[in-house]
Amino acid sequence: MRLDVISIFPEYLQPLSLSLIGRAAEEGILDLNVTNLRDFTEDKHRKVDDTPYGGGAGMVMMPEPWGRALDAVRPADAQGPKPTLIVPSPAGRVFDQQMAYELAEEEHLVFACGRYEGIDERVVDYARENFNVIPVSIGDYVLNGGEVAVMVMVEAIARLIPGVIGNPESLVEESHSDVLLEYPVYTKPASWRGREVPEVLLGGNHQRVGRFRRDEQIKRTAARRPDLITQMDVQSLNRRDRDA
Ligand SMILES: Nc1ccc2ncsc2c1
Repeated sequence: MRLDVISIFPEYLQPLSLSLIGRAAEEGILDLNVTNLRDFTEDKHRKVDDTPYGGGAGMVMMPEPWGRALDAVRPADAQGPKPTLIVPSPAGRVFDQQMAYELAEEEHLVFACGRYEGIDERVVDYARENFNVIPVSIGDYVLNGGEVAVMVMVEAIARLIPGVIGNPESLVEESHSDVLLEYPVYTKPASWRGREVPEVLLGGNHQRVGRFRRDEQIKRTAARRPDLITQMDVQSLNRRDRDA
């Protein structure tokens, strides 16, 4: 997969060169390119923003640098399938694991990191000529720009690409339990500051361990994320486990 990120703070994306994603890039599994939007300005101040039409506080990102940056990623006369352009935005479709799976299937993802009050809307309209454009939010809170959201999305997407993480088995387990929250985990020592590892995990009975973990998942999800399951689901989940 080719990944392009366009930002006025390319150094913000440096952590992507670390760990699993960095290794995947070194091994050629990922082709990660981070571009500085200011490289597509032509004035000596490398200006990327201006005051908003209609007034209001803050500044808006100018269209022309974005137009040039997007053209550099995919020229207007390029052939072949359109890349997917993700525009991180609080007004976007909320990113979730299903979207991560979908985007992990793409050959070429481009991320346009907005700052200030956002990017001139005509850029999104222009981009639709050469990209499949998806505004995407990572949640309902205030951020200063799209870079942090891109870090979240790139990690969630890249780890699903074959060869990026060492143990693909863990992906299989996640895919079966993506409705329920993860169960609690423990490691040595068995007794720590007066706190014991649940006895069932020490006994080696895999069936009992599996039931314990499932029960913990259901309890946690019901307590912390009731929006993910309904009472009916809990009954069906219990019934399915009993029959397993
Ligand atoms: N403020 C805010 C909230 C969510 C979000 N997702 C991508 S950029 C962004 C910005």
